[in-house]
Amino acid sequence: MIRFLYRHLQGHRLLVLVAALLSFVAVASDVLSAFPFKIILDKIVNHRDPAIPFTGWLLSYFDHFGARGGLTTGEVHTDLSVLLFGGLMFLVLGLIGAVVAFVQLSIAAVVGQDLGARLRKRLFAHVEDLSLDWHVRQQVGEVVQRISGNVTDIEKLVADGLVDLLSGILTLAGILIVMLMINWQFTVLSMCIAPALFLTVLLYTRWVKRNAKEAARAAGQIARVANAAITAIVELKAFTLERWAARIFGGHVAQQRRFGLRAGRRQAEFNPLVILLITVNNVVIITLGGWIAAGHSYTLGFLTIPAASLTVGTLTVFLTYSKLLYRPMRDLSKLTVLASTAAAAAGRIQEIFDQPTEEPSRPERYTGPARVHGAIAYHDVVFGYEPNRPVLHGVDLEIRVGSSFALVGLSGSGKTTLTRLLPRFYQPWQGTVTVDGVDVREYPLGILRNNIAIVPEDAVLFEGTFRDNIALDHSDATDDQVMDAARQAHIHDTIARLPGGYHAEIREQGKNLSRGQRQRIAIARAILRDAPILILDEPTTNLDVEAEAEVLRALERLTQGRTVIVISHRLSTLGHVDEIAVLQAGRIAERGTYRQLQARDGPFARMLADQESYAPGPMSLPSSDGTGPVQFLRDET
Ligand SMILES: Nc1ncnc2c1ncn2[C@@H]1O[C@H](COP(=O)(O)OP(=O)(O)OP(=O)(O)O)[C@@H](O)[C@H]1O
Repeated sequence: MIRFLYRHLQGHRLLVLVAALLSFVAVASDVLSAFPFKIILDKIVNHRDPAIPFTGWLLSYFDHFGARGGLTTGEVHTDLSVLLFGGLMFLVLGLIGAVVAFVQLSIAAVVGQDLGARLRKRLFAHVEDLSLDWHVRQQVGEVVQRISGNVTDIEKLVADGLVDLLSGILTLAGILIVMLMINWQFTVLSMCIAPALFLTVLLYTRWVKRNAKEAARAAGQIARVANAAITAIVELKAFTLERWAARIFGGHVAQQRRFGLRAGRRQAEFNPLVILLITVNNVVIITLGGWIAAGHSYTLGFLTIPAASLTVGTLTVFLTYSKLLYRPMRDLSKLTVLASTAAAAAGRIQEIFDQPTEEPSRPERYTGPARVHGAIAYHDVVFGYEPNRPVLHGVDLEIRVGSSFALVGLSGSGKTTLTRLLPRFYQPWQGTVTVDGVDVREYPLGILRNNIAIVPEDAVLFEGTFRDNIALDHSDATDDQVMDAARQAHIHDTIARLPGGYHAEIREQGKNLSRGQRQRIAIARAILRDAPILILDEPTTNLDVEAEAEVLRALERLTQGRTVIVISHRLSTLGHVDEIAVLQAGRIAERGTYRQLQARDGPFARMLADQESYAPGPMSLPSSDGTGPVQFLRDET
């Protein structure tokens, strides 16, 4: 934990040191603030002048304001002088305490916030750089929790905890030292409640914290169940599951109430218990101290407190310290919880930092062009997601520059997996994937991925405007370029009709748009990106006939002049694709043109026959110009 903080506090270490040093000043002013009472009482009751080094000149100065009549022998300074001196001392100590607290808290806030911001940014950037392989093995909520919640835990320790920890320890030590210096025997007696107080604080803080944590967890469950139920309200109503959902919800509510009550009860017990313990201590100090101050001695076992070894003024110091004891103990106990939470959080964050990022690219060795032509080849590619379970078993493929290539096959045969190797989302166990004859591992990741545009099965839109969603990383694209891309993707009219047009905000990741509209926005993106290689991963699946026709029309423009790999289950839309490969259980079973495969009595012909036997008629979507069925790629000849 300390190493973790030290590493990430780089640039702020000096500030932390200053805050730590200031703790000494703050604690000293806190501990000394009990002395003005003592000085005043000792003067009034015992007619004793204060014996504080280097302050005689000030007392002498204040003597001008008081009458000297009634002073006993040995008294040099007037009552008023000592009163003024005590008041001034109190004021100065208070001022020092206030200024130091301000500086310390400001430093703690700055350091805490900067550390939190720095950790979040580093963690987020690191998470983005981690491989897809790592991401698919994580639960999204878990990762988000580390970036937000766990960083906050560390931020809290630094902002609230570190100053308190140091001040707490120093205050306890300071109180003890001063008390021992005044009267060690009486110190032993008046500190007798310290262990009980510490134990009470420790135990109760833990109990309250544990129950509050359980209550918070139950509150999380309540939110989760409510969210799931309200999201699926149509299904709940359709299956008359409202009572069932209400029962589950009620269970979590009862759980939260139970833990909330327990935390509340512990809290209710805690404060009075602390007050009681401190009161007992004060009773000991007042009665026993008064007895001694009145000129009696007291013996308890080996401990003898000499008569008159305490003054009334000294008693007030002990009483003040008795009250002061509680705060550092509470802080220390709070800190044990804060520190253990932060240590666990640091461990979880470090786990992510320890994950290696996607294999660093080798830009220094790459001297090729930033834009590739788009010739793709797979040579004897073997790959799987889990050890000893290959998904692809030695795939060989060659796709010419500017040609279109369709991958078909049963679900789970490895089509998507094959395309994922091209942008190096994953790396093959064996064999190579090349673009323009160069192994994809030789390209810097940025260059490789900039040359590939992907239109997935279900386009993801981001928070932002339509314009932002089409332009994405081309933020310098002009309005005309964005609109032109949208026109070619057949989505311009839809956007233009919206209030706000291209500057209208997309909400909830575009859930208020139809799938077909989302796909066409993704196509507009790909048009603007203008990458020489295009991967279409079932971009028309789950679309109704009309939407599919619109998306296919939008794709017509996009696919021109690029190397296209299309994955499709709708075999009848592949009539104009240059070549088709049928993938079966991670192996290429056959390849050829649509007509060749259709004529052959192979897997493709059988799949085609299957689809036609289930379809009400052959796929025949109206084309944009109304001259024939819409295909993935139109015959340009
Ligand atoms: N992230 C992953 N982790 C583990 N196994 C995976 C992962 N992704 C895919 N698989 C497995 O790899 C195999 C091939 O999956 P892939 O998605 O490539 O098939 P597909 O042919 O594209 O299927 P579909 O047509 O249904 O999309 C499947 O058995 C699948 O369960």
